[in-house]
Amino acid sequence: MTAPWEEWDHILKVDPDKDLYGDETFADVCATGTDAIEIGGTLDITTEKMQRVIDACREHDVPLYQEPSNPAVVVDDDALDGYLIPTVFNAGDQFWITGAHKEWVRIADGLDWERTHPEAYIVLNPDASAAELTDADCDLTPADVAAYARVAEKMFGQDIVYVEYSGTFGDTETVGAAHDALDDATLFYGGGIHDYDSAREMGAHADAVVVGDLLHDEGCAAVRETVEGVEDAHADLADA
Ligand SMILES: CC(C)=CCC/C(C)=C/CC/C(C)=C/CC/C(C)=C/COP(=O)(O)OP(=O)(O)O
Ligand SMILES: O=P(O)(O)OC[C@@H](O)CO
Ligand SMILES: [Mg+2]
Repeated sequence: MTAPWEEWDHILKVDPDKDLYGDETFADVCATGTDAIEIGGTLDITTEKMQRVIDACREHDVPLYQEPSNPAVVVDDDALDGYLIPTVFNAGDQFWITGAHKEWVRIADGLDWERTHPEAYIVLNPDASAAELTDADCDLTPADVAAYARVAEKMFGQDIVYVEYSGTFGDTETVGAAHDALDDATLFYGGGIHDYDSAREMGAHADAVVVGDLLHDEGCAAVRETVEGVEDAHADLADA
C-alpha cells in the first residue's frame, strides 16, 4: 500500500503559536495547493493553540497532520488524518530520541497506531529552537547525514527521513546525499524555502519540501509560488 506522503511534493507547516499573514484565513491556507498541512512548532505550543488550527482546517479537504513537539500537546481529534512523530537521530539528549516517546506511550490512554507515523529527523541548523532544545550535533558532513539517513531506513525501519534546517536554507549537497542514501523511504526537506527559485532548487534534491515561516511572514501567495517551484522541479526529474 502506498503511504500518503509518498504522493506529496509540498507540505505546509503551520505554527499554532504564530498568526497568519494580514487578514488571511485558514480557507486561504487550505487553497494554496499544498499537499498536506502539518501543525507544529517547537516553542510555546499548547493543546488550545493546536485545537484552534485543527478546528479552522477541519471543513477543508487538505490532509491534516499533527506534529507534536512533546507528548503534552497531542490532540485527539477525528479531523486529523494522522500524527507525525519526530525522533531526532542526531540529538545529544536521549529524551528526544526515545525518552519522550516512552513517556507518551506510558501515560497515553491507548494510541491509534494506524494513524501514528514516525519521522526520522536530522536537525542541521544549530540556531533553530529545535536544535537548541534537543542539543543536536549539527556539525555533520554530507557523508554523516547520508549515513544517518541510511541507518534510519535500514536499521530503524523509518519510512520518512526529515532533513531539518528550520529557519535557514540548507546545503543542497547534504540534502542530495541523504536522498541518494535512501532506497524507499521518503525524504522531507524543511528550512528557509522562501520563493519559487528556492523551492525549485531544493525540490530537485528532496521528495517533499516543507514550508513553514513563509506562511506567517509573507502569506499564501508566496506559499503558492513554492508549490509551483517544487512541482516544476519534480516534473523536470520525471522528464529526465
Ligand atoms: C513523543 C512525542 C509525542 C513527541 C516528541 C517529539 C520530539 C522528539 C521532538 C523533538 C524535535 C522537535 C521539537 C520537533 C518539532 C517540529 C519542529 C522541528 C518544528 C520547527 O521548529 P522551529 O522552527 O525550530 O521552532 P520555532 O518556530 O517554534 O522556533
Ligand atoms: O520555517 P521554515 O524555515 O520554512 O522551516 C520549515 C520546517 O522545516 C520547520 O520545521
Ligand atoms: Mg519555525
